[in-house]
Amino acid sequence: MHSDPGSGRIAGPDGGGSRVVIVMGVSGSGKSTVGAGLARFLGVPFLEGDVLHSASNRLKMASGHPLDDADRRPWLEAITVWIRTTASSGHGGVAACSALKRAYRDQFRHTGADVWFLYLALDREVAERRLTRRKGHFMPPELLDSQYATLDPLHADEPGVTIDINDSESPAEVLAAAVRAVSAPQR
Ligand SMILES: Nc1ncnc2c1ncn2[C@@H]1O[C@H](COP(=O)(O)OP(=O)(O)OP(=O)(O)O)[C@@H](O)[C@H]1O
Ligand SMILES: O=C(O)[C@H](O)[C@@H](O)[C@H](O)[C@H](O)CO
Repeated sequence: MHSDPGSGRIAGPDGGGSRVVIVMGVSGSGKSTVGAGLARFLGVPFLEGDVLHSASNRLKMASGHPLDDADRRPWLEAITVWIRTTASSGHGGVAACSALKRAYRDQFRHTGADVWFLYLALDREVAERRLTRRKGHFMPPELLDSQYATLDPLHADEPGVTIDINDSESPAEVLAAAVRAVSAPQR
């Protein structure tokens, strides 16, 4: 079972090629960077989850207030629709989405699609360093406390892999680890 570069498919355990990879983690973990690179490498569609946030959600975060479940509900629903559509179109896809809580991830899995999580795990100090350097993004580093407080890391019984990225300094290195994880025989 493997996923070929540029093949336009991500093979899951059934070999069907319609696996949807959710690159998850707190703000600054590199979801967008790694997710876009992975999708490009595999030749599958990429969804930047942030584009599906409402203007009011973005404004709320930009003004230093964390989202709550009610704020996230329509956003998660929009991502769920994307997952369903992508899986049913017969090819795989990659989405960058924080997916901080197990309940959110379960919602994605309840679509019945072959959803698989790539969790980018990093310490708060590393995330903060990155967010402080990043320019032109609505998410302020001040929201990291709530991101970590909300985060429920990927459980052993969920489909997917955790990559510890604290010591991987370059995006290319993390992308290579992501490609290896997605390409490995997996549950
Ligand atoms: N492996 C890496 N090493 C160093 N910096 C990185 C790495 N990956 C991403 N970055 C940088 O860290 C910042 C955060 O990355 P990115 O925007 O991809 O994270 P994110 O998880 O999508 O964040 P958000 O959820 O806030 O959108 C960016 O400025 C990016 O260029
Ligand atoms: O669930 C959340 O709190 C949000 O999705 C955040 O994670 C932001 O979208 C993202 O990190 C900023 O880009």
